[in-house]
Amino acid sequence: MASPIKMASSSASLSLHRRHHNHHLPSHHCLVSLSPPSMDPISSLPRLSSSMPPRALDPINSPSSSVNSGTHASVSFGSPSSCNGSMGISGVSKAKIVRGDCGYVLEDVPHFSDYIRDLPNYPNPLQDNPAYSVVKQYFVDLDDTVAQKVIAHKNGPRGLHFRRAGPRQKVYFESDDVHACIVTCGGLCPGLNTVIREIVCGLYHMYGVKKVLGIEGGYKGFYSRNTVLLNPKVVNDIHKRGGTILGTSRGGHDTTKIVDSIQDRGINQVYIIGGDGTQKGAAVIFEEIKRRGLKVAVAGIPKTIDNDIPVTDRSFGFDTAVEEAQRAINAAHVEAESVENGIGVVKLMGRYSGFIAMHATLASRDVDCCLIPESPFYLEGAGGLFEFIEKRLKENGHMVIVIAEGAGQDLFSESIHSVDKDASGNRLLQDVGLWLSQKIKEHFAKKNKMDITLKYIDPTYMIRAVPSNASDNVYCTLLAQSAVHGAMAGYTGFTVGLVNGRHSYIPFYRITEKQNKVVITDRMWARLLSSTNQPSFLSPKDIIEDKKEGSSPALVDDHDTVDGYLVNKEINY
Ligand SMILES: Nc1ncnc2c1ncn2[C@@H]1O[C@H](COP(=O)(O)OP(=O)(O)OP(=O)(O)O)[C@@H](O)[C@H]1O
Ligand SMILES: O=P(O)(O)OC[C@H]1O[C@](O)(CO)[C@@H](O)[C@@H]1O
Ligand SMILES: [Mg+2]
Repeated sequence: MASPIKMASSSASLSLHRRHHNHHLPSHHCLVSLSPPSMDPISSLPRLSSSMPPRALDPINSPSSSVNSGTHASVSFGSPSSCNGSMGISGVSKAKIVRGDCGYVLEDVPHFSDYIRDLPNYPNPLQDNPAYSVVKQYFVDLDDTVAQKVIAHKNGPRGLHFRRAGPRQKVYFESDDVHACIVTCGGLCPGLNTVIREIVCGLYHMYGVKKVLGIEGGYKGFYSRNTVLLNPKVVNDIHKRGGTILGTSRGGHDTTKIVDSIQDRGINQVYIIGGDGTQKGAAVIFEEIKRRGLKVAVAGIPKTIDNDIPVTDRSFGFDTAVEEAQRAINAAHVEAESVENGIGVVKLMGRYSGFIAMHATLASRDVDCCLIPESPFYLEGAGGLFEFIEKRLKENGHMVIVIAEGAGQDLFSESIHSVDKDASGNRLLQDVGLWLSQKIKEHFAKKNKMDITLKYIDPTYMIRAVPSNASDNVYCTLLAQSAVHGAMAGYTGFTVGLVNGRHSYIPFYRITEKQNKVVITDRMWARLLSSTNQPSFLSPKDIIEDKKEGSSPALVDDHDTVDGYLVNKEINY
């Protein structure tokens, strides 16, 4: 493979160019087009001066305005509690809400035309591309939106929607003017290289963009590392490798330095691949870019093997991780069934959510008990884990337990509770798999009831350091292409994601406001319980009381309210 070409960064020489790139406009030009004139959609921006009357929204320059045009649509910039900077951002944009008939709500994503006036647009070069020109209705209609909830009731409101992803007839960049960059942040995930590859190839082959820069080593790489020139040759076979060719890191998000670097280098499209923390970082970068009035598109591609990104159907890499986990579970099963009273314990990733453990368990059918962060469990006494182990060993002579890394953290005594954090501020967890294995051994030794043989398998990093499987590769390709289409069309401050099987542009706040969790009163967990036949560790009384108090988000359905009606934010299967 051709080796990447390194380009040393020089802040001194670069800073001379600042403000001459990016179509940077003087501040009095960086005003918002408003409709009606009295609205102030983006609170952090100055109001229009009296000498500059507000421009009416026009369907080309302001694609968002066209939604439901002709019906009773209204565009407003609401202020859902969710967007008020759980991330501590000052001057955060308000949500861009479009309302239509019968309870239709669109949570739109920002567009350059929201804060830069009179931007020229161009015909999409894809219309001359032989691969696409034959496709009927290849371009996405500006009115296309994707429903968040597909289960509908006869008299229910139409509900919440997101803008449909895909190529638009008009783009806001000329190919030669695009200078894109890609960065990967946070932990590893299968498919990172595929997303990088497909952004590069998408920009090159679909839009004729030739300048794509790789930022090395995560966010801090913007201001402290070299960059890598990326082209289709350099990225040709990277999807066959695990990890990220760009490297990654935690911590080091210095917004000012990052945006200075973007501005200094003349970058006008920023593709940011990473988990919830990364997307919060991307949201802050977008805010700063908008504050400076730069024509720089910020597109997020959410990544996490934990699958805890809300709204979206699943995150890339999850499928691969679940598949890879089967190897560890198989090994645990083989070990356990080869001896008398054999127990195999497998720890899988999942800091706050048990999706990997739940799906790996359901896929395997060799697992007797699955323990996840959302479902509290206890060891001793009637209905406890030890009692269940004893029963299963008597029945089957062996058993397999899968435990997610975030499960049972409440069971550690205060003295061994870790207060350590990683560079991004994520709490470092105790090794619950090791702890549980020790407790099981102690229990059976103490009671002298049974001679057990326990094998503990910890494939933690093995399930995320592998290359992505075929299905994740396809998914990564579509996510990358959606991001490229969105940025070229002038959208910014968005993440891409699959919503009910349709690729969509989702505002950052929607996916960073909370993490998705397994809802243990939902059908999927019930399916698991009926598959493993394990105890739920909860009494019906617990569930009723918890629902009353609303104390455990994992016990109640994950609903949000828009206009007084509930919007389901749970993963739909
Ligand atoms: N609230 C925030 N505001 C700005 N930047 C943030 C924020 N949270 C995290 N970041 C930055 O995002 C990057 C990645 O964050 P983090 O280490 O939490 O990983 P992540 O993206 O959540 O991925 P993973 O799923 O692997 O944890 C880091 O460089 C971190 O500094
Ligand atoms: O050891 P690292 O690299 O900090 O990453 C571990 C974390 O990454 C995750 O996989 C999230 O992506 C968590 O499940 C896990 O706790
Ligand atoms: Mg995270």
